[in-house]
Amino acid sequence: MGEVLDFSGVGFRFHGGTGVDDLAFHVDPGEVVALIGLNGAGKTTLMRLALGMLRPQRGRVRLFGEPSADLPDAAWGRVGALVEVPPAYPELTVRENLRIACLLRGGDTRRVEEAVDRWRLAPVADRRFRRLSLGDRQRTGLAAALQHRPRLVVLDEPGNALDPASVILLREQLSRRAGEGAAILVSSHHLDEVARIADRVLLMNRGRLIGRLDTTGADLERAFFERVREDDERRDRDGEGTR
Ligand SMILES: Nc1ncnc2c1ncn2[C@@H]1O[C@H](COP(=O)(O)OP(=O)(O)OP(=O)(O)O)[C@@H](O)[C@H]1O
Repeated sequence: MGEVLDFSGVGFRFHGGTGVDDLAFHVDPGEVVALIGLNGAGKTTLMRLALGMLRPQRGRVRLFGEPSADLPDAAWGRVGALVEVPPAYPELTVRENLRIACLLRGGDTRRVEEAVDRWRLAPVADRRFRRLSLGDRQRTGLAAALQHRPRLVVLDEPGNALDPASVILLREQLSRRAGEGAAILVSSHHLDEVARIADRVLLMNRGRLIGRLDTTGADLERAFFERVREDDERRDRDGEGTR
């Protein structure tokens, strides 16, 4: 099977002029691709385009080899995502929320108890979502995104609000999904963490993908800032003033 997620020439502009341009990349089965960039670089916008939450104004997004606009509902069940806040019913418990998330994606609800254990949610499983700590909410959102064993995983800053033990858990779970053949796209601000989990790291700046970051070097932060600065300087020279 070819690419699970494929962008070619994708552009989207919000009113006011910001947005993303000319995005081209792909994620293959079994691969973890990380997206890094400064605040406002366009990472979340790219993910929303990948998930059909925004429609590209230019170019095309393909999932599982099909244009995303034509993807049948059942195929969306093969996707697991967490972008922005975890979607949940605040008055329902963790367990109830996981069950609903599983059913909505056509998953096997026997997986819910497995997810509760796997994400160490047992102590809060019968607590209402609105009463959870931020980290417990995030782990519930991650469990909901991954429990149905999606073939494509899209996570926007999944390490948000997680304690160090949960960060390790996240890393293990992503490696496991990738090992089982899922294609994984994550955004992050933590360069060291990204270097550990990603097969490829894509750099994003001012709405564009500007290349890959070599994660084998010693000073990742420095390499990152240099690449961003070079891109800024080049674009300012070329008179790309919009962002
Ligand atoms: N709904 C919207 N309407 C107008 N502009 C928007 C909207 N959503 C995002 N933008 C703008 O698009 C640009 C990219 O935002 P985006 O959220 O994709 O960045 P990001 O890389 O995910 O940032 P962060 O690291 O802060 O999460 C920003 O300039 C942002 O202000």
